[in-house]
Amino acid sequence: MTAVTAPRTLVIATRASRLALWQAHHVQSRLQALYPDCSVELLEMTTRGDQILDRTLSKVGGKGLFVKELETALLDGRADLAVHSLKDVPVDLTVPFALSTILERADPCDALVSNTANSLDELPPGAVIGTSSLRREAQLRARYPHLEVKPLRGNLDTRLGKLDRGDYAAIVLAAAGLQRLGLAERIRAALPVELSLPAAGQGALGIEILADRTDLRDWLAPLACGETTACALAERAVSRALGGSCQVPLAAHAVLRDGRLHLRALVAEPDGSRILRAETQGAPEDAGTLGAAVAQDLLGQGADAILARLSEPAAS
Ligand SMILES: NCc1[nH]cc(CCC(=O)O)c1CC(=O)O
Repeated sequence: MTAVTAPRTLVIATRASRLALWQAHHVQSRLQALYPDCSVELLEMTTRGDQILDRTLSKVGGKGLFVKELETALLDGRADLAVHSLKDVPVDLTVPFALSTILERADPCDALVSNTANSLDELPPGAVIGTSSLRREAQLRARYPHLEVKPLRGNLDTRLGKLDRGDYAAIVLAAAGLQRLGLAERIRAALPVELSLPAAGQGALGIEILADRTDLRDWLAPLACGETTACALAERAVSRALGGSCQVPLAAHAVLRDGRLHLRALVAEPDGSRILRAETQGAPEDAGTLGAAVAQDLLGQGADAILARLSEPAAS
């Protein structure tokens, strides 16, 4: 067996938000523990995505922006790897970039945060719920038509601030982000996947490198989680087949149970008036095929019409 020789330094590109920094530090400490003789450093970058985030979730850039600007650091050699929330990594990532490593998933669920209610069922008619995603909005509207769902933008601290100053009765966020920032005590209820099916890759971290860095692939391999990788590949295959972006009410969530991969996905009308659902199960080795099959099932039910309407320019 040939031992992997440690490089002298490894540089991790990261956004400068609290969540991104937590995630980068997490990968940094895992790498540092594996390779004590290597100096693992962070390169903090302010991305255009961050600047746009508080104003509007730009149609022009969307979430790809978070990833794109870290990629410039990979291209010009300032960084070796970039750490991302897997949920934010575009499914059409291609050469010269590669998603080399998917780490163990934390809590994949959405969570309810409120200063007045311990569950969505407690909220009175007309109560305002804040969420940043069409996926959550559509599922909430379908189950709770008497609640009012309004957009909520900004990083985690900004969103919590808007709740605390009374703009919303409750907000829905990814549990994983809150837990990573030590804010788990703010979670009033975990929303079961039957109520709010998570986004593809939610709760997992992904590492992006230049595709030709085979040296790095070997180095990063011990960080990979086989189970999460299989689940995420299936989930991302659904998004890929349906042209998923953050502007689309699309959910895909897989779990491994007794060695079988169980995959569920949905496409919804943003107003919650229609939710198309599909699920399948199979061997984890067939993750990509299972994802494609679920996407086909959704297309057969009419998902293409919903998605086509969403990609039309907005009326106003
Ligand atoms: N959309 C932004 C984003 N990207 C990743 C997370 C949370 C952490 C994760 O899903 O891994 C969040 C916040 C949220 O959706 O509430």
